[in-house]
Amino acid sequence: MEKYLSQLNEAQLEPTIQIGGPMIIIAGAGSGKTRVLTYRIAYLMHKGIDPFNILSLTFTNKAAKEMKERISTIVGSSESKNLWMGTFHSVFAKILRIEADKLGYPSNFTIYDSQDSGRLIASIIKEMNLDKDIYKYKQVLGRISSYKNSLITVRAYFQNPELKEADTMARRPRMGDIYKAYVERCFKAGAMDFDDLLLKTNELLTRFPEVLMKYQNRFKYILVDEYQDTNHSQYLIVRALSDKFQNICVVGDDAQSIYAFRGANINNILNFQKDYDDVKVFRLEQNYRSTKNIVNAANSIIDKNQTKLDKVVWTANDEGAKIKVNRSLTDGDEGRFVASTIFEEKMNNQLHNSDFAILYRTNAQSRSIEDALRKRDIPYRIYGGTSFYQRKEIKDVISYLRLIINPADEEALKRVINFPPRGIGQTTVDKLIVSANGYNRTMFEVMKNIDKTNVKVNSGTKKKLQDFVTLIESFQVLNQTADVFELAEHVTRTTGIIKEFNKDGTPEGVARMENIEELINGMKDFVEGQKEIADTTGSLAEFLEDVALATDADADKGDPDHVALMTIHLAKGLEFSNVFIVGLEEDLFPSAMSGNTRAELEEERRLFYVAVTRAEKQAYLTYALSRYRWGKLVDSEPSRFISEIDEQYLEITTPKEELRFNPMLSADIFGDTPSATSKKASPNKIRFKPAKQAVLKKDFKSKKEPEKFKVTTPKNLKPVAKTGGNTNLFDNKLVAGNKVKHLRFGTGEVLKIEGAGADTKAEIKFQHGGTKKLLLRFAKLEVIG
Ligand SMILES: Nc1ncnc2c1ncn2[C@@H]1O[C@H](COP(=O)(O)OP(=O)(O)OP(=O)(O)O)[C@@H](O)[C@H]1O
Ligand SMILES: [Mg+2]
Repeated sequence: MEKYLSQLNEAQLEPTIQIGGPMIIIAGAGSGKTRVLTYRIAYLMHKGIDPFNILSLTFTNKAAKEMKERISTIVGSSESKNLWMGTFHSVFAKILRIEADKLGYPSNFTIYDSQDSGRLIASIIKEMNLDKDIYKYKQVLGRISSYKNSLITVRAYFQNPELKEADTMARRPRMGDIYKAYVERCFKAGAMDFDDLLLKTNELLTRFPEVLMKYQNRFKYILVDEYQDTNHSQYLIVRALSDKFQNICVVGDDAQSIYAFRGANINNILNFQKDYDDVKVFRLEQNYRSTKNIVNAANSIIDKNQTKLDKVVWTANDEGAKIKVNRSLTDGDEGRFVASTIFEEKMNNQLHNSDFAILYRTNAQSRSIEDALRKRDIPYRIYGGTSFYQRKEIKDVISYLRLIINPADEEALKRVINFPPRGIGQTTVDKLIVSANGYNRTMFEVMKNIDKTNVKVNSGTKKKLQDFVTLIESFQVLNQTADVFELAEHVTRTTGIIKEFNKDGTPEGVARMENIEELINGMKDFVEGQKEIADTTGSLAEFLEDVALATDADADKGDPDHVALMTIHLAKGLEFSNVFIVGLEEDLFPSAMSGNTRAELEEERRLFYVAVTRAEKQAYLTYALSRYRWGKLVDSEPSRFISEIDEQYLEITTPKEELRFNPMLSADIFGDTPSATSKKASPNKIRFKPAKQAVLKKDFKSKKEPEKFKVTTPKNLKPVAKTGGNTNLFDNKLVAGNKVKHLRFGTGEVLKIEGAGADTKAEIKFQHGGTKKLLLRFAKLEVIG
């Protein structure tokens, strides 16, 4: 037996060496699914299967790269270069370039990122004279994206009156027209957006049977990681390509399906056995990643979900440390706790920065963490967020490069036609757009043939337009001989971009210059790297493709010893020794957006499961009692997810009763009665103070007085709340006799005020809920009289 196979356990070995036929591996986090895929590819190659015939689809390009590297250490790099590996988008972009002419596209089509798509849609909304407050371009884009992912083309849209009706009900009767204009404009610009890469692949495979056959024969073996997060469009592609040989191996974990909001369909994994004949199902149960504590805690989380496949996950690893739960007063304190813990852990246990990851629900949460890390001089990197390639100066440079390859690219053209400023105003640009639409030509063509068109501009402007055309054409000539690095250097110099950012000498200008420098250095690396891993030349076209499809988790530059910051969504599939999961607060995680259905709450819970299972040795859960959100300090409740974890796996440094999740206090999301809820959700499992349990149970029965259900948070711990634009109660402006409104207790009258400063308390008689003494610093009070 090959030596590398001994690095698998028996359950893993079986699917690894199962060569033909459809198979699915459903298994929990950290059980070696990705490892099996990797080793399986190596094994197939050892068995003489040509790497040209193997297609492997991963969640990020980084994952594909790591797999490829691992495989090349087993089978040798010259062979592994020929594997087709990458994300759905990157693999099918390649195929679309080869087959572009069939769909009427040039093979050098541009890939519009969501910023380009958004700008184009905003422009169309404006050109159509629609109200931009009703037709919000982001929402319109989201809608178009969901049509595309459900394979609803423009024609299908207009054939289906229900769609039009739905959009009319949503006060956007012109949706279909925008969709149509958007598709036409992309087509004319030789551009595909992200969703097109899947939609057009589907179109290619359905409309051209000979093309389908070609790729069916080519990809005799197909492997898909993270199959639980495929959307309908991706599902159909995999289905079509694997139909002939049915050598398809998918791996996934239904408990980690977290992309429903982007159209991922968990049924793809649940129905796999129905889609193919004689499907072999494999399960892996042993987790190699995490300690017993983490594995068990994670199991206790996912246990709360009703919709799930039954799975066992256990580990032979050490018991490990308990999960630490930490409460902070503010998000700033939370950041400081994280930073100082990292600092101390590094000192005490000789750890590296790269042993730590900080995961959050939303990108906006990174700010307070970053501040704290900077103060401690802890190097960190943010994955995702505004990615490097989305920065203004980088997009400007890239737009020039895109124009060289595809002068029809309207969004790139609009971006740089007057940047750096060359005296071509918006009015001129608008005239070019109108004319281009009228002639059904590209803006570049109109500029090039300006004398033959109806565009009325003065001779000075005309010259400027012609100079711009000449500039781009001169770059095109250079592109025939120079590599991407040389070309970019030339472009940034001759266009004056460098000078433009340099001229004000502001720190911001300098930072932009440095970014451009980093971009150009990155090109040098790209040219070298491309030769090593992929046997290609590192042309401009290849570079642009890489940039367009860089997924947020791919960025991996600079000093590798850094703390990683990212959203939980991005962390899927990754692992870190120590993981902080921050912002565990109601309405943040679970997100406020998930409050409507059980399905949405269950998706949040899966997300929490993903987060916890990233940790190998130590997990931290942190929450703050108040947090700046949308520029306002709002108070927050600990997330129900904390109290859902079995207490024996936690080390809580917090007043435990604070952690109880009381569904009566949150919106009753399922319309369940309290007693019904208590059967399955947390109230019944209030574990932290058994003594109080009896009381609580009783309270839950008395539905009529929900106020009493409040498990009062220790008063001195409730956060500062400034609800309702309240006057600052620290100033003690409240006096006896004031009428106040409390978010939970309703209206009441202040009986007396005692104490001073931060310790000021008010005794308030509430209409319902009796008399209470509240620390003003933390009470949610609004003065109403
Ligand atoms: N048989 C094994 N022996 C030793 N280590 C293993 C074994 N199987 C897997 N591992 C290690 O366990 C960790 C988790 O494996 P892997 O990432 O493949 O799991 P996964 O099921 O893909 O997890 P996820 O669901 O999070 O994507 C990795 O570090 C991997 O190298
Ligand atoms: Mg994996």
